Amino acid sequence: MEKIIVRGGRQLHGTVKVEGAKNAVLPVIAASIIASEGKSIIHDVPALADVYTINQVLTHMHVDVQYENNTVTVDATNDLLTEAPFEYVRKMRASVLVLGPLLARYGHAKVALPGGCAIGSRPIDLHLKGFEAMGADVHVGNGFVEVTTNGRLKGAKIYLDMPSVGATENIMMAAALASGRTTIENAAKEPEIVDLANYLNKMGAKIIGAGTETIKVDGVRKLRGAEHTIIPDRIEAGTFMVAAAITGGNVLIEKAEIDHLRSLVSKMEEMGVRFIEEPNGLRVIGPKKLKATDIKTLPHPGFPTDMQSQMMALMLNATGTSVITETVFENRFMHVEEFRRMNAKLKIEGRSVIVEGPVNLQGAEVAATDLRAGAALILAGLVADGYTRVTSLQHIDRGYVNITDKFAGLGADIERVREIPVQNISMKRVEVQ
Ligand SMILES: CC(=O)N[C@H]1[C@@H](OP(=O)(O)OP(=O)(O)OC[C@H]2O[C@@H](n3ccc(=O)[nH]c3=O)[C@H](O)[C@@H]2O)O[C@H](CO)[C@@H](O)[C@@H]1O
Ligand SMILES: C=C(OP(=O)(O)O)C(=O)O
Repeated sequence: MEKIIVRGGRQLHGTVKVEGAKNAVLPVIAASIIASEGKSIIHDVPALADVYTINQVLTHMHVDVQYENNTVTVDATNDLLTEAPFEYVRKMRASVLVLGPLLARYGHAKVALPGGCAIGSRPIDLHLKGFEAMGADVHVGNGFVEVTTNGRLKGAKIYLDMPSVGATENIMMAAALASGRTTIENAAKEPEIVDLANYLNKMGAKIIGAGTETIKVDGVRKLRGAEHTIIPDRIEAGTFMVAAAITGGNVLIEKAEIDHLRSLVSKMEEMGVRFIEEPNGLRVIGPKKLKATDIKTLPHPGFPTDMQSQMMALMLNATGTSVITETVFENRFMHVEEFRRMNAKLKIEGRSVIVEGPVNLQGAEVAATDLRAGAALILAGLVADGYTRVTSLQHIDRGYVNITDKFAGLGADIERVREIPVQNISMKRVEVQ
């Protein structure tokens, strides 16, 4: 079994570079299959497990995908298969993002239903309502969702009950080839939505308003491949911001995009952390003593749910009572039990967690319950007494490239090891005797 072992007590110093954003690259690679002409060349693609999964989904559909030196080249001009089986969707929910592009280009798409996951039930009803509003038939059965349309989709006015990131992306992609105008109201405003719209527009789409709550898409007949560079990962940047702060260190986070990080920066400033904007990134200086604060996760530009568990680690080291309220996902507190194993004082009250700090965190064996929880446990390990052993690394590998090396480069005492299971060790002893 692989583990990340951290020994707490080192201040972090130096420079770390942020990768391209996972949550931007997945929809962009999915969107590349709309192009019936030309190749797409996508730069700054991080070497993440999720990127390999989306590339496998495309390869399964007969798309020609090449991945070398952080660049993905996609040629989708073949006749494509319009199905994505459970094998892929099970590994990564974002596989559902091929629905919109396939429906738009072929009038058909069939994808395994994603089901729930550790952070919540995560339905896709809003994606499907959007497709239906554009004239598609939706059929759910035998663990699959199948969407079909006779001829082109028709532009429609679509109001999202909540600003879902995935639904906004899927509908925007489907609308790109629909006849007439589609208006998405109460659309998600995340920077990753803007990145996807920019890429689609380079492909020949006509999208305005991405990044605001109303997106207008005027459908075109055809899209062609385009060259695009993925935006920096604001959640990876945020994770290193917390690492600098929690250890009282001084770290330059190269390529961190301050405009994408306002809510996090403002909360960390309240806690006493200092930020300096530099030409190539953001410098983060941790204080001697952190102050408690409260956060409530919300759709962008509110506080990102993907930074909630890392902030919990920071609050455990702050003086006073902090309150975290999670409004985006109904079950994103699985890491609370793991933090408790490290001596954390945490109380769950409905959708809030009350954090009493500062505590003397103690190293323990803990499991990453999702990718951000895994990162948060490493952050706690950076300041805990003794050794913290983090398991279930497959979650962390979905969203972080070389996290161990990056922390080690900043001076952390951390390594990734493959441990021989206990039963194998005792069998070996028996053999020797
Ligand atoms: C690959 C990717 O980009 N993942 C991000 C994306 O996930 P994802 O796109 O899945 O998140 P959504 O914005 O769609 O989900 C937000 C909330 O809406 C609910 N919902 C969503 C769709 C739907 O049809 N019906 C419905 O009820 C979800 O259950 C959740 O409670 O945005 C989340 C919220 O910022 C982030 O945490 C994820 O990291
Ligand atoms: C929840 C996340 O991702 P996904 O939607 O891919 O599960 C995340 O990036 O924190």
